[in-house]
Amino acid sequence: MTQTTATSRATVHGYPRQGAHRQLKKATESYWAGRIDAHTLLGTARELRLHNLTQLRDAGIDEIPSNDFSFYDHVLDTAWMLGAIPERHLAAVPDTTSTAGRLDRYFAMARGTADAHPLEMTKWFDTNYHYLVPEIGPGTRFTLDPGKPLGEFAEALEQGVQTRPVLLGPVTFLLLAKDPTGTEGFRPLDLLDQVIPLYADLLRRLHEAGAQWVQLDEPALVTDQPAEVLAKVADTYATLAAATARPKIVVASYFDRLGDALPVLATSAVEGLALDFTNAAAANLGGLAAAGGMPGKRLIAGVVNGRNIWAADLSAALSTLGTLLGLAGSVDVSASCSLLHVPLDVTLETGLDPEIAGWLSFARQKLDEIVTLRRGLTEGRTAISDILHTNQSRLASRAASPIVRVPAVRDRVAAVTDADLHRISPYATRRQAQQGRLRLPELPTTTIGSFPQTQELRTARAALRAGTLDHAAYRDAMRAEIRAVIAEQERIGLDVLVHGEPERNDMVQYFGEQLTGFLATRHGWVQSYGTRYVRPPLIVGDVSRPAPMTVEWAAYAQSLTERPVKGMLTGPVTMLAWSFVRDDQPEGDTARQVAVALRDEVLDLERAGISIIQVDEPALRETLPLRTADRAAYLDWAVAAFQLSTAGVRDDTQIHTHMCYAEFGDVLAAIIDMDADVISLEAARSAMAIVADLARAGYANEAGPGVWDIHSPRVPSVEEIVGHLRTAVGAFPPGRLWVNPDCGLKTRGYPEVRATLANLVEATGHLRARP
Ligand SMILES: Nc1nc2c(c(=O)[nH]1)N[C@@H](CNc1ccc(C(=O)N[C@@H](CCC(=O)N[C@@H](CCC(=O)N[C@@H](CCC(=O)O)C(=O)O)C(=O)O)C(=O)O)cc1)CN2
Ligand code: MET
Ligand SMILES: [Zn+2]
Repeated sequence: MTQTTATSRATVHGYPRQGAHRQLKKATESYWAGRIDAHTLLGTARELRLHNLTQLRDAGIDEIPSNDFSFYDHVLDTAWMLGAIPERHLAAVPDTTSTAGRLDRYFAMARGTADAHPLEMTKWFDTNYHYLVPEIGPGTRFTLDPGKPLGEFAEALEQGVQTRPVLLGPVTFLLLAKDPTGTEGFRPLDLLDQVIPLYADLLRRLHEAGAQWVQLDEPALVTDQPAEVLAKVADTYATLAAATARPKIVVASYFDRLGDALPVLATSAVEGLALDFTNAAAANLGGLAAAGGMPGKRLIAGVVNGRNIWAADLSAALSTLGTLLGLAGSVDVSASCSLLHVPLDVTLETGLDPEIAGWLSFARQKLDEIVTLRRGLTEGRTAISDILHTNQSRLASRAASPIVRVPAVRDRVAAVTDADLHRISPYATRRQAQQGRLRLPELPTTTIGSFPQTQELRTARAALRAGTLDHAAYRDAMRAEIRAVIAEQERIGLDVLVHGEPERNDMVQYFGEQLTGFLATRHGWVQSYGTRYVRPPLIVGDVSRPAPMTVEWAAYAQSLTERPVKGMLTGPVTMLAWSFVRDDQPEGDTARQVAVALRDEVLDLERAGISIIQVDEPALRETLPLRTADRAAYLDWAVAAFQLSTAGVRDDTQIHTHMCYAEFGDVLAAIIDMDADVISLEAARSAMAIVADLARAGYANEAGPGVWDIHSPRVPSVEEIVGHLRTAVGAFPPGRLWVNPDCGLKTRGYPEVRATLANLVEATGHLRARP
C-alpha cells in the first residue's frame, strides 16, 4: 500500500469570478453601455483576479488555480482559445487588433449583434449555470490563441504564486459543441485529432512559462459514454502525456461518478485525477478500489461540497480522506467542483441568525474547511481537534433545531394520499368544462408570465428594502405596473393575460422569501449566465406557507379585465433546483413539502376566481440525474410533486406548466404524466421540433411551442412566426395548440416586446383565417 507523504495540498478547482459586490457584472454592463472603455474593464477584471489570489493565498490554499476567471463563460473562452469562432462573428467584428476589438468579438459570440445571432446558450450539466455552445462543423479549422491561460498564469506568477491553470479538456469541449451545418454523420468529436495538437502546444507553452501542473476538466465523463468515446479518452490522454515538455496533468471530473471512465483514466499516463467524493462518494470510492487504486498518482479529493452551502462534516470528510490515502500516491483536499456554484461569503450576511450562520459554508468558508482538512490529514486529528469539536457541535445544533423539523408540516405531508396526485376527471372531460368556462378562440395567444423588469421596478424594490419607500407606496407602484401591463396586453389583443410579475425579484427567490423553511440571502449571488446572477434561497427546514403569496396580485389583475388572467407560480421541482437544498433528507421529501404549500396557493387562487393557473417547471429537465440509471427515481418524485401541487383544482380550472432551457426528449413521458392541461415550451431555436416529438410520444393535452426566442433582442417578423406556426399546425392537432413566446419577457425591453407580441397576434390571425 502506498503511504502518503507530507505533500498533501489544499486546493480548489475554481473560485467565484464576480467579486463581493458583483463588480464584474457592473463593469461589464457599463462597458456594453459605452460608459467605460475596454482598458477600464480589463483593469477591474485584473483587480478581481488579484483579489481572489490574495484571498486564497491568505486562507492557506497551497495550490491556487488560474484561468478560472471569465468575462462571460469558460466554454466560450475555450472556443475562443481554439479559434472556433463562427464566420458571422468574425464578420460582425472584423478588426481585433485592439483590446476593444477582441472584447467586442468575444461579446458578439456571447450576445449577438444586429446581424449576427449569438451562440446558443444551454445548461452546464445539472446546474443553473449556462454555457455557450461552441459551433463546430466539418469545415472548422482550429488555431491556438493561448493568450488567456498564459496571461493569467504569468499575472499570478508575478505575484509570486505558482498556479495550476485550469482548462476545459478536449473531449468535453467537443462533446458540448454542436454542428451548425447539421452534416449527416458528422459529430464535433470527429475533429478530436485536430484539437489534441493544439492542447499539446498549449501545454508546452505553459511549461515554458513555468507551470508545473495543469488541470484538464472532463465533466462530460460523468455522463454515460459509449466504449468508443472512452477509447478516444484513452488515446487523447496517451497522446498528451507523451509530449516531453509539459506540466504534469490532472484530469478533473465532478458532479457525479466517473464510472467506466475511472479505470480508463486511472491506468492512463496522466499524473493525477480529481474526483467528486460528495454525492458520488460511494461510487467513486468503489470504482477506485475496483481499479486497484491509482498508485503513484495524485488524487485531488473533492470532499467539500462545491454545489451546496452546508458546513461540511469535517470528521466524516477526514475519514474519507484517510481511506483514500491507501488508494493513491498522494491525496490533496479540494471541493467537489469549482466554487463558482456557491455564494461568496457567509460573513456578508449580517442579518443572519448566528446559530444558522454556523451551519453554513459559502466559498470563502469552504477554503477554511479545505485547509483544515489538509492539516488534519497531514498532522493528524489532534492538530485540529478544537475545530472538529466546534464543527460537531454546529452539526448537532442544526440536527436538533426546531426550524429544521416541524411536526405539523410532517403530519400534513404524511396525510397525502395517492388520490391527491390526480385530477378529478381525465383531460377530455376537463377540456369540455374549461372550453365552456373560458370560451377561447382557436390558437389562443398568451405569454409566459413576466413582462420587462424595468429599472423603476428594481429601484422601487431597493427603496422598500432601504426603508425609503413604505409598503403602501410599493404596493401602489406594483399595482400601477399591473394596470399598465394589462392595458398593454388588451391593446395588443392577446387572449389570455398575465399580471407581468413586477413584484418578483426572481421567480424562486420571491416564493422563498414567503415560505417558512426557506432563508433568503442579501449578497448570496451566484452566476447564472454572463452578467446575470441569482440569489438562490436556502432550504434549511420543513416548508410551509404562512399566508397566500400571489393571490392579491392575481385577483387585482383579474379585476381589471374581462379576459382570463393566468395565476403564476413556480413549481416544486424548480423551487428545489434553484435553491440550495437541505442535505439531511431525500429531495423528494422536501419537494413534497413545497408541493403541499403550493397546492394551498393554487386552491386559494381558484377560490379567488382565477380560472387558469400556471405552475412553471423550467428546471425539471435540468436536474435530471446525469447518469441514466438514476433518472427513473428522480422523475418519480418530481412528477408526483408537480401533480400534488396542481391536482386539487376543479375540472374547469385550467392548469398550465412551462419549461425552457433544455432538451425535452428525455422527459416526454414525464410531461405526459404531469397531466397539465397546457404546457408551453421553448421551441423557437429548434424550429418547433418539440411539437412533433410530443405528438409521437402520445401527448394528448394542449401545447404552446414558443414562437419567439426571447434570449435575443431581435424582433421576429410576422412571416417568421407564421412559418413557425405552420410547422406546428402540420405536426400537432391545431385545436390543441397555443401561441406564445419561448419564455418570460423579464430580460427584454418594452420596444421589442410590443413589436413582437403585435407580430405574434397578427401571425395567429393569418393562421386562423387560412389554417
Ligand atoms: N433563479 C432563476 N434561475 C433561472 C432563471 C430565473 O429566472 N431565475 N431563468 C433562467 C435564466 N437565468 C436568469 C438568471 C438571472 C436573471 C436576472 O435577470 N438576474 C438579475 C437579478 C434579478 C434580481 O434579483 N433582481 C432584484 C434586484 C437585484 C439588485 O441588483 N439589487 C441591487 C440594488 C437594486 C437596484 O438598484 O438595481 C443590489 O442588491 O445591489 C430585484 O428585482 O429586486 C441580474 O443579474 O441583474 C435572468 C435570467 C434559468 N435560471
Ligand atoms: N413565469 C416565468 C416568467 O415568465 C417563467 C420563467 S421560466 C425561466 O418569467
Ligand atoms: Zn422559461
